[in-house]
Amino acid sequence: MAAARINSSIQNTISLLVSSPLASITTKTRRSRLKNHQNLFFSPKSKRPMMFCTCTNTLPSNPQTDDDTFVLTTPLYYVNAPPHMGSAYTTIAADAIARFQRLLGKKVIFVTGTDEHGEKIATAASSCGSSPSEHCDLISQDYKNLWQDLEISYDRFIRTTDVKHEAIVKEFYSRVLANGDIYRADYEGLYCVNCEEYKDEKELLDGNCCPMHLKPCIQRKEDNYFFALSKYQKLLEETLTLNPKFVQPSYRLNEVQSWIRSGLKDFSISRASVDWGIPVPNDNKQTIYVWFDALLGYISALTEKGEEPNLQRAVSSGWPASLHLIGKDILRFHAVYWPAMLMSAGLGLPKMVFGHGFLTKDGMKMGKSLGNTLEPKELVHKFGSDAVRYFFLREVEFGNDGDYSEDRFINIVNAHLANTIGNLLNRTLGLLNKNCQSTLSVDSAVAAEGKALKQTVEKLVEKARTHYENLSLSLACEAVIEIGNAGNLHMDEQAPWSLFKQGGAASEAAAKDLVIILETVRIIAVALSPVSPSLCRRIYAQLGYSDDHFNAVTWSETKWGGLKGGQVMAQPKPVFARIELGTEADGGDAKAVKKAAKGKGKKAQAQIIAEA
Ligand SMILES: Nc1ncnc2c1ncn2[C@@H]1O[C@H](COP(=O)(O)OP(=O)(O)OP(=O)(O)O)[C@@H](O)[C@H]1O
Repeated sequence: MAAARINSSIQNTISLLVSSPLASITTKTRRSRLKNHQNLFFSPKSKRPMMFCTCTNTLPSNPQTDDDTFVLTTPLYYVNAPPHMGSAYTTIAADAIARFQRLLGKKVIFVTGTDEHGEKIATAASSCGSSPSEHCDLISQDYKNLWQDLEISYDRFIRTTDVKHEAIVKEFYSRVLANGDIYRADYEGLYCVNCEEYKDEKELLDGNCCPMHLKPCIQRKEDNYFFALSKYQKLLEETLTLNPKFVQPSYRLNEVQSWIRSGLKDFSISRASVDWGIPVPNDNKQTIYVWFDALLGYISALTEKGEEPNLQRAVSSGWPASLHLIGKDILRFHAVYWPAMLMSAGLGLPKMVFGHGFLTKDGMKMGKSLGNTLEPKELVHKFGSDAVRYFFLREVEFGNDGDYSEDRFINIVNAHLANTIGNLLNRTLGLLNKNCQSTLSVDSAVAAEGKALKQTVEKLVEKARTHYENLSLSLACEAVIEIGNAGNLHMDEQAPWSLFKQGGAASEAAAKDLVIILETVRIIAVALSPVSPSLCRRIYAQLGYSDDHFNAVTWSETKWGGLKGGQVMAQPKPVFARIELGTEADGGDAKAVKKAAKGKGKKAQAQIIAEA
């Protein structure tokens, strides 16, 4: 049926020129003018309009997604090369958000996965002498292994080579076609294989180089199927005006609005020259463009195990997504192409697209194609996942770019995790062990009567919650560390070690101080658990709780009063080992350098250190 539509329209040959200096489209077809039925979708709870749609056949979204379910996605990573710290960064952030939402009691569906079709994959596979599918299996598994090392608690891992994904893509394509938004045309333009995208000459550097990948784009001419993106210009503009929170951070919204205002061009959604892809329904000489295919992974991932894949079922299991977390490099695909595709197919729009900044190396985006990457596996091996997760979420303001430095990494992690939190817990448990047989004398609620620390902690916990809700992950970490600072201050001001020496009432007061400080650390463990889950689990174990107890913790347990009198703490054991330069944690390199420099003159020492 789809082919019949296309063939009949091919007969109405007319030329259409799309205004681009380089890319000219000559349609062999005439699109039947599309009727502009504008259906408004309403949010089930708020009754506010959620989206526009030109498709008369709309699919109902999951009625529960507004309140109870939180669906969030990372990009589906391209398997042209193994993951690097940039891919890990988005996924760590998504994991912290997912864990926070679970603490709030939401049913979370956290989707990640791999994007496995397209020319770049076929080329990468052949350059290692393997078939595309062998290559995809290998790299996809690399991602899964890394997510395990980094304690990523994803619920769905979708591969775009999954059979269920192909079924959903074909069905979606057919819906868009049935809505009159796909036509066939010749296309000529400059193509960046690394972006898998045709480019405008004005976006390119000298020699037609892609600004992201610094490689020349290739002049290409193909007969392709096109998606009528231009038809959605007005609807997209209106949607963004009506719902400015759709694109976050807010400064990225301006960028998206200016792309749209500058005029949207239809884009080609098939490739005649690429075999490694999903065949276009009713035209197996072409495969579906990798982006058109990959974006649908967010929906096909919602198909329940063992269920017959179909769009209706997938959508009713959690669509629309609450949040697409992406890097700013792929904002246009998510904030312009994707909403238009969804409008065309009659599906709800995701509630938010958040485009974070780049981890950079020498000012350039770290990326697989440039090869200037930082190995997350090595970092986890050297410093542990708690430290890696904490550092990147704390150090890089979420939304902005950030550079990595090992010195900074060690300083931050030691100061915050080892000193402010770990040491506070260890010192307090040591005193409790020595003076109170590791047993709490009273309930923490009683111990805090008349003490300022409780209020300080309550205020800071609220702050942390608000920051998590706003996806200000760095500020959330900062608020939690402030709680630790307040606990340390209380310890130093009250000096319980000297009160214990006085005995009597002073000793009782000291025992209460220990309870207060331990309650503070307990609250830190709940509030920091989205960021550094294993560290927080170890803190809970030190406070005498079982693993099951920790697994069932919710955000409501940041409320003061959890620790009860009579509760027995574990034997004090450091929960976070300081990273020392020159220990195994930095591969012993610094130690070796120091040794070599010892006894030498200042100049010779400087030379040895510089060479190292
Ligand atoms: N340097 C980076 N900083 C932050 N996030 C990154 C970085 N590199 C990749 N990402 C994350 O991965 C997504 C892109 O995934 P992709 O698999 O295309 O990786 P890539 O390394 O950017 O690939 P390439 O270098 O080939 O363009 C980004 O949108 C972002 O979520």
